Amino acid sequence: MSKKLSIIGMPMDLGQMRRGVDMGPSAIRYAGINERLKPLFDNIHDLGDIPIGRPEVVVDKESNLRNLDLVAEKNELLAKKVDEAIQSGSFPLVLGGDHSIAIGTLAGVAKHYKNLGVIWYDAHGDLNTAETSPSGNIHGMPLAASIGLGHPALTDIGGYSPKVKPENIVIIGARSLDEGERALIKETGIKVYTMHEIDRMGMAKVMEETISYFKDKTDGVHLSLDLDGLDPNDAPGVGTPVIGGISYRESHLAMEMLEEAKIITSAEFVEVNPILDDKNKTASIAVGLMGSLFGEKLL
Ligand SMILES: NC(=[NH2+])NCCC[C@H](N)C(=O)O
Ligand SMILES: [Mn+2]
Ligand SMILES: [Mn+2]
Repeated sequence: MSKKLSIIGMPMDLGQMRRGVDMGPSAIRYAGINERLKPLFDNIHDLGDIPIGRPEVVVDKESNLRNLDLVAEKNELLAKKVDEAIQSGSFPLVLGGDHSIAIGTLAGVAKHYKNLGVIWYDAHGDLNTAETSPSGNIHGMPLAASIGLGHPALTDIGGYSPKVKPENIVIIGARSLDEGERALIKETGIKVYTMHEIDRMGMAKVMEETISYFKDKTDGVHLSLDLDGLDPNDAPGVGTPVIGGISYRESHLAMEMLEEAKIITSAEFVEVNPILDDKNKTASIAVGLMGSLFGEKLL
């Protein structure tokens, strides 16, 4: 079977308040994604960007969710594109955009799997709902929405809900969780490797466990990689940095182990904000990590 990649840009910043993350897809392309991944696929198709435009920012009065209707509408478009890419036999790689775009990515992906696994590589849990969110920002809610919790405009994207079962989710790199998120993790049994476990066990063991956790129970695994999962010293170009994160090296090791295990069936790289970055460093790191994820070898 030929190895095909579809790149889909999602230049949306409506899930949070810091402007600039809408330029993430451009920054990642500028960092050389095509050249870097070219040797690793038979065919790369860059499908361009989902049209977002320059919509007015609005807070939904009833639910206190920032840009609810727009986030929902644009994510429907993304879901459709991702769905089509998979149907055409391609591996879908989505470039964000803030993390609210995962709602659309997962809506497009999950209909193709009975038991989709999700790796949420992130400093945050993104498990808030309108009730628990301290900010009203939808980029703090996509994982909750994907297990069917939150506003129906978010949970029902793609016309079905839920997309993922809590027991098929592994969060890696968590170090900033809101109270409601902590309660939800305890309640649902979502597996979490916080920075504590990464420090204690080492990334190699964390990934070994993650891979064997997924091995028999999932028929596909989506990687949702928020660049703020990495330490802000390595990846400064993100809107909600949290100190004490996963290192550059640990992240490459994680990607290499996922590649060896051949379990990843779709991926997205989100929250790259070139305005806050240092000479496009974060976008370059994202591209390097993709290289490792897709099988780049030194020797
Ligand atoms: N994808 C992200 N960077 N999410 C940050 C979320 C921050 C905070 N927990 C909130 O809900 O507002
Ligand atoms: Mn995050
Ligand atoms: Mn996130």
